[in-house]
Amino acid sequence: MFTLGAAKRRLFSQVSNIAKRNALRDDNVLHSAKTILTIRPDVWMQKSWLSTVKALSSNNQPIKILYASQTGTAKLFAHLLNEELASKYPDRELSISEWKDAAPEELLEPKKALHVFLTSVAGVGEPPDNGREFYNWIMSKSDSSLSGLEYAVFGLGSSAGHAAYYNVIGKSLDKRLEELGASRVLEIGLGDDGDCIEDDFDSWMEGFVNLLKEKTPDDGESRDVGVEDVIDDEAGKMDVVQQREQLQLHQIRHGSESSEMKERLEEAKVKCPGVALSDDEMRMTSNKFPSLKLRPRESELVRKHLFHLNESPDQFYADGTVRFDVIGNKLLGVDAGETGIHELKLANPQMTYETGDHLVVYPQNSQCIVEAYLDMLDVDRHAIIAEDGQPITYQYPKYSSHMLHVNWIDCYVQGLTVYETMTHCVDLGALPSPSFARMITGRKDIDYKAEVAYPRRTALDLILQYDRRLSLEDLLFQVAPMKPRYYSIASSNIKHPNEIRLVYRRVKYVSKLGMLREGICTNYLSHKGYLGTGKYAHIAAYVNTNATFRLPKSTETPLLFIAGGCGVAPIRGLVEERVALAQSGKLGPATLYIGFRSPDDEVYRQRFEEAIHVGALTDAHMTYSSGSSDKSVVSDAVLQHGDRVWKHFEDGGVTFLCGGARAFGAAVESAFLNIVQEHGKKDFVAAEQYLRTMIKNGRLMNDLAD
Ligand SMILES: Cc1cc2nc3c(=O)[nH]c(=O)nc-3n(C[C@H](O)[C@H](O)[C@H](O)COP(=O)(O)O)c2cc1C
Repeated sequence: MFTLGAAKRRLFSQVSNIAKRNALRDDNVLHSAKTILTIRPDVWMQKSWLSTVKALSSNNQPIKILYASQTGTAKLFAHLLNEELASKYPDRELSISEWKDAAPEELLEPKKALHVFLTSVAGVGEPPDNGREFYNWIMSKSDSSLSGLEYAVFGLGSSAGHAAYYNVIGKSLDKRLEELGASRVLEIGLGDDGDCIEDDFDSWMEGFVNLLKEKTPDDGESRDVGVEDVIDDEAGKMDVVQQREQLQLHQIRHGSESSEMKERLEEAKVKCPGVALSDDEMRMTSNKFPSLKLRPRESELVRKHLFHLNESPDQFYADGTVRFDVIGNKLLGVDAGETGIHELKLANPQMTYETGDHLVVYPQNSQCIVEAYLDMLDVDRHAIIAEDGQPITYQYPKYSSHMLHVNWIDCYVQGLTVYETMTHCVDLGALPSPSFARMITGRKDIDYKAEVAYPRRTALDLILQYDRRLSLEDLLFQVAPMKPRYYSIASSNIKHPNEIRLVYRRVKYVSKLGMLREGICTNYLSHKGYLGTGKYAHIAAYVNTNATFRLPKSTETPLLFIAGGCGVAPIRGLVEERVALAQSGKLGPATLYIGFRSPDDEVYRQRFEEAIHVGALTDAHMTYSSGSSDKSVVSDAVLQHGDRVWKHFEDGGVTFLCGGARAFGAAVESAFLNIVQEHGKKDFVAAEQYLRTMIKNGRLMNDLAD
């Protein structure tokens, strides 16, 4: 992604900024430029650069990056875009905000700004919570008052998990803005979290950056005078990453007039005490990020537990996050083994929820992964990332002094130790972004999907494979921030008003590279046991309202529950609610189809039998995908009972579909399509429309996970 044009623009923007800041006349601009270009006398000696300074000063259309994000991906991408633009177009006025940061009309001011929208989809085709107000406002607007406003949209969604609502928010926003008279400057980008969303974003961002390049006046004359031409000549056949790092070294080595430059080189040499600093090692310290200010340690004790909730910086946790006591955690199923289905019991007397809601859990990286990263960082794990960093230009880190500076966006909380930050704030199990992978490997030609995404290589894998070292800054700012994880609540608030049950399967497998992999959150939860009388382990989590996933108001409406694997969780909650309701009134029919891997894995059979006994369920069909003589899967069972399912649809019944989206959800949806075609005598398009209408009317509800 890096082009050396950025270096030129950085240099010239310094000139124009100085001029603008000081309201200088042209001859003063000339003087300032001369001063700055002294560090590159070879450039200064070249011809007419003043016109470029002027041209760059005159094109300063502000860029507003506006994001709406439920679990942090759109936010991360927004910040990555901001950084990329800041480094490539330092003369541009850039801002970044959430859609909820201002009144909707204000978000679109000033009109002359280029507005870049990033939004994910949450719920069932819903905007993220922090984007709802703006989204509803713009969708209900009906004039053409946005004429002249330039915009671009990047949408985030998941085709695997939510095919029917894939990226609907980004797509409809993009269309709406055009209808309101705004001008699209770039085709909408669609990030697919079901495939390789980092790659999608990287390509779109590259397109956006190139577009700006075209929009920035850069006449033939100005092309003659940049740093890039000089560096291009020198860099010759080097690849882009090498060229970029060479540029840093180049700047240091040519700074013979500047004592500051010399000092930086010396600082770089003490970066890793006792280790001779080679060019290769220096290459691993990008100058993309501001350096962190570290305060000396306060205690010998590494704080390994929840740093929440009374003393930790608020901004880390979403509103409504509470500390839950873990009052139980057990493996269900007789011989299911460590990756079998577990049930977690949580309690908090202040918390409220409704049956069908989600619990959003803040996980922690496992200690051994944190240790592995710390081992190659040469940084004091007890040092505290300070609160009061001031923006400064980049310096090579001086880890030994603990006096580094920070100028960072709100992704990382400050006031935590390095160890805590590594444990709570960065997702050490996440794939490195394409640009980070390129930086670590030093290869711009890396085939991201084949070499990183599909074999699931982490940043640590690449660092070890390429024998690299990283700075703390590169690690914290390039690795994705830790995302809280969504779990369907598996209990009824009528039965357990202050308690929540979660059902999870521990993710643990061997990758294609032969490496043991563990899901961060399920692994974290599996270690949370009941500690003994009165002593509880804790987790931090909040309840996320899932208003479109509820039992119908009338208890007599016929119900069809279809669940596979961990889809048993929300179904368990709904059935528990029906059992509670059975005591106070007449219930309509309710059929359950549920699939497990094997009879060993089967959980809640007794619970469902009791539900049948009290009239909360009419009948229950269990299927197994392996380990049984009857290897039928849920979708086959549904298809076999197509006539009954069709009758249920036509009788106005409500259907709940819960489980894995890719295989299970897709197979059942296809079974539904077949049933509607066969029993409803409809063609494929009409059958699809029939199901869409059911979804729209709240008669087919999904809780499918990616
Ligand atoms: C509860 C939930 C509901 C979702 N619903 C949709 C959906 O309806 N359509 C879609 O395309 N993606 C859907 N997604 C996928 C997200 O939009 C996708 O993972 C995105 O990258 C998340 O970005 P964020 O972290 O910025 O919110 C859903 C994800 C979750 C967790």
